[in-house]
Amino acid sequence: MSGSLRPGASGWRRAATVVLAAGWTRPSPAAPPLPPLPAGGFRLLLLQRCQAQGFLPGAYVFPGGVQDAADRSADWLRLFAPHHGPPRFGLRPARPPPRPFPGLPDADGAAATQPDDAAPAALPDDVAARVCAVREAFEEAGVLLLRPRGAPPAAPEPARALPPPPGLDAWRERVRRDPRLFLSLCEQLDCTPDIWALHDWGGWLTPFSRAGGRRFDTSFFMCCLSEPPPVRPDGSEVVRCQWSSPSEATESFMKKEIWLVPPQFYEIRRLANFTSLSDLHKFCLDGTSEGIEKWMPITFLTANAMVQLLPGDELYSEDSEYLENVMSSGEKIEDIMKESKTLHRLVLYSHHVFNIHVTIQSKHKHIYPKTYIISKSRL
Ligand SMILES: Nc1ncnc2c1ncn2[C@@H]1O[C@H](COP(=O)(O)O)[C@@H](OP(=O)(O)O)[C@H]1O
Ligand SMILES: CCC(=O)SCCNC(=O)CCNC(=O)[C@H](O)C(C)(C)COP(=O)(O)O
Ligand SMILES: [Mg+2]
Repeated sequence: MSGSLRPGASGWRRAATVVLAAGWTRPSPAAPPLPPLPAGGFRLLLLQRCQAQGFLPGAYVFPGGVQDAADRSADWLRLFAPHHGPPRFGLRPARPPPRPFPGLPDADGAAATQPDDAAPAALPDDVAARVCAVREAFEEAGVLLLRPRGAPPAAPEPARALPPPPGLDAWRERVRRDPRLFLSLCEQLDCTPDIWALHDWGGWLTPFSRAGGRRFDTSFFMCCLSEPPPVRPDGSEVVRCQWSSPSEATESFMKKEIWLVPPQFYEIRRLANFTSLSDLHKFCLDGTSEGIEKWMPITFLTANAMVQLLPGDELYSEDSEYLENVMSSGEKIEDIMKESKTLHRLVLYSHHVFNIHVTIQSKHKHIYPKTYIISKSRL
């Protein structure tokens, strides 16, 4: 039996998610009818989680989920062979791992998660995480981020999803029930997961909110697609989808049409720095070459707002105490902000009113969002 990487004593689950950014230049059969974008623009795929979900019900997220033992199975080796194999499967050399938050069980914060079946790990962590993200995109959205075996790499062009072959719905149901069957589907299609189209982007560790709460150690990947693939929410875990540019998603969030949680809001604002898909793709190909950052926000409760502090902020403290604790103050956020200069934080006034303050330089040649403050009239 396959098994998700179940939480160990610490409760952490290893997860992976993929931000799909699709070019929107010319009419495409799969593109929903949406207003034109500025030349070269792109839209992101957002999926709404069903209200019955135990974690983030109703939120709009990128496709993703918990890693399964099947995602790192030795069986993938024969599918990737003879063109690709250990140690890097044709990927660039591994980036230095993210700096761990003190007190987390291992370098990437998820040593407590072990495969149920104790199978030997066959794929490197970052390859298994890509397989997981590709499988989740298929399960949740019906998007096949696959590449025919032996096909030359799409880079430097943005990738293309595989057009859905007949009978795919039945396969999706089977894979949802047993993630090991994703490999069988790939075999039948003579494809591999297009791990080369998924670029390291960053990662988020769920902040502490309450004792025993679910915590994810999530790797974020970016995938640039030349055009939007057809998307069909599974209707169970995911009930709706939408393609939105970063500015459309921000507007939609502020109008309360969609609800985003801080990591997704931050990533959408970060992506607002890119004016075209080709800029974003170029950045992915040569931008974040020096390392990956994985952040655990620290929750700071003030008299009138909840703040999510990020590394580099002057109030952020890399102290293991904050793995399972929040900070708090009886002061108003406006008074706290008057005293603060070195900022990397989200200020959450309500479910749909978030500000981002960034005055620090990005690390590893990555890019951070610009400070984003919504007008007082919306508060
Ligand atoms: N129809 C549904 N209603 C509520 N939760 C659902 C669901 N279908 C799937 N899920 C939940 O979605 C999670 C799987 O997400 P993913 O595959 O993206 O990791 C599982 O949560 P648990 O992790 O709590 O079991 C699963 O129970
Ligand atoms: C203030 C409250 C928060 O910020 S909660 C932050 C939640 N986000 C994360 O934990 C990191 C990113 N997580 C995700 O993208 C998804 O929630 C997921 C992929 C971990 C979801 O996994 P699931 O198995 O439930 O689909
Ligand atoms: Mg999911």
